[in-house]
Amino acid sequence: SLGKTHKFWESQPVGQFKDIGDSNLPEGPIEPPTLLSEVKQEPYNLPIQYEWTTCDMESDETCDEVYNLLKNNYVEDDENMFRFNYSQEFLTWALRPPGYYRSWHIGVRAKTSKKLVAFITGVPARIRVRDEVVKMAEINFLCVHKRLRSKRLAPVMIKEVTRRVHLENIWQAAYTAGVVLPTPITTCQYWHRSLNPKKLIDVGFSRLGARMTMSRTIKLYKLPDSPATPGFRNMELRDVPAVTRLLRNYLSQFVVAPDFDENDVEHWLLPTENVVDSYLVESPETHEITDFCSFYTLPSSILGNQNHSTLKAAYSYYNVSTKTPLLQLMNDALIVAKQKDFDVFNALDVMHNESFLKELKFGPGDGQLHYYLYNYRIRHALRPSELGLVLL
Ligand SMILES: CCCCCCCCCCCCCC(=O)CSCCNC(=O)CCNC(=O)[C@H](O)C(C)(C)COP(=O)(O)OP(=O)(O)OC[C@H]1O[C@@H](n2cnc3c(N)ncnc32)[C@H](O)[C@@H]1OP(=O)(O)O
Ligand SMILES: CN(C)Cc1n[nH]c2ccc(-c3ccc(F)cc3OCCn3ccnc3)cc12
Repeated sequence: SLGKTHKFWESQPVGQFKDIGDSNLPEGPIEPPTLLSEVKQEPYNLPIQYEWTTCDMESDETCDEVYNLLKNNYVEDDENMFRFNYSQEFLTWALRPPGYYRSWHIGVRAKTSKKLVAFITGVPARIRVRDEVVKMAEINFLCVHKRLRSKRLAPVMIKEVTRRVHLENIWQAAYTAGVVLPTPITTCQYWHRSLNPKKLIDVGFSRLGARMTMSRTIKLYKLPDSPATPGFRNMELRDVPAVTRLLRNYLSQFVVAPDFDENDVEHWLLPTENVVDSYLVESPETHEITDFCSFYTLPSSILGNQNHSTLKAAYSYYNVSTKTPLLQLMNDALIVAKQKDFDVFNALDVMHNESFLKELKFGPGDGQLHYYLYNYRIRHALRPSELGLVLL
């Protein structure tokens, strides 16, 4: 990325590699907002054989088209052994938070076949950067069909979603990627905790440790049948106010974090079958809600394995510990994830996750996840532990 030229990204209001270390540049928006009348009114030009389409995720048919495009063409690991397989219910949850804009669910179709060949999305979010709460778009699910790669379609998709976000008078965005682009605000490592070591070894996700037998490995990762913490239970609708208070207070310590209100908490953190699980600790004595943990469901297709087609993965989401030690809380999360038949529990080294990863037998993943802000400069790159934001 240092020697590389970025013809598109060098034209964008993002931190540029050449500016790293220039502490004269102020923190905050890079470009001022423009007048809405000055925002380009018509969509960007696509190659002649393609057309824009707005994807109504409430339509089963459209949701199914998006699901299949991503299932066959979305993110793979570095060894092309796994590909994310976001479920349809996950996609409708991820794309329809409070205040969402259907116009930000952008597809590209081939004019003749009407086949969906590309996709990009935005959802509105209030993101706090230090003491500024900024209205942003969270950009995600950028996908170009494998047969249409390296034709500079991605920059057109990005410019179009930018244009549609501008039309709603929003001038900043947040996004993550496994690739290095100008310029990460932080770079996180991801870690994996085996729950079903036999399957993980069978499919090549993990390897048997040196001087380890399979039965010894199964024993190493064995977990109790039920959580250890008294008062550990599923989150319910009635808990939204207390969880919102708990989470807002906890996230206030991080440099970048979502500014969740009760509506956001109800959408993003209330348990939704096969999508997101959330638990809290209600003190048996005082009935106070003292701790919270959550994880989302994101399976990966296993590419080219005879015996297994899907890896069932849980991803650590937002966790708050005020009374129960985080180590114990997260061990209870592992226990309930194992009970729900997940094969692996994944976590980034963001927030306070570093404090439990090794002790709970997480192993380091083989890649990194870079965090980015669009049109907002952060003077110095953050440590992952200063980041309180998890993007799906
Ligand atoms: C104020 C509102 C602002 C809203 C907008 C904010 C910004 C939002 C930004 C988007 C955030 C998305 C977040 C997100 O969804 C989570 S990251 C996951 C992205 N998706 C995948 O990896 C799926 C599999 N790959 C593909 O579908 C294609 O390879 C994609 C579509 C990735 C690139 O298609 P392609 O056929 O392989 O490539 P060309 O069309 O020829 O284009 C090459 C140019 O694209 C740049 N590129 C490559 N990967 C990128 C990535 N992941 N982000 C940003 N840029 C990326 C690349 O650096 C180069 O530019 P450069 O020459 O300057 O280096
Ligand atoms: C965040 N969200 C934007 C999706 C996304 N895009 N690009 C990515 C690159 C890495 C991770 C990631 C994040 C946390 C984690 F524990 C493992 C990960 O990837 C493992 C490698 N892999 C890829 C597909 N199947 C397995 C997510 C993403």
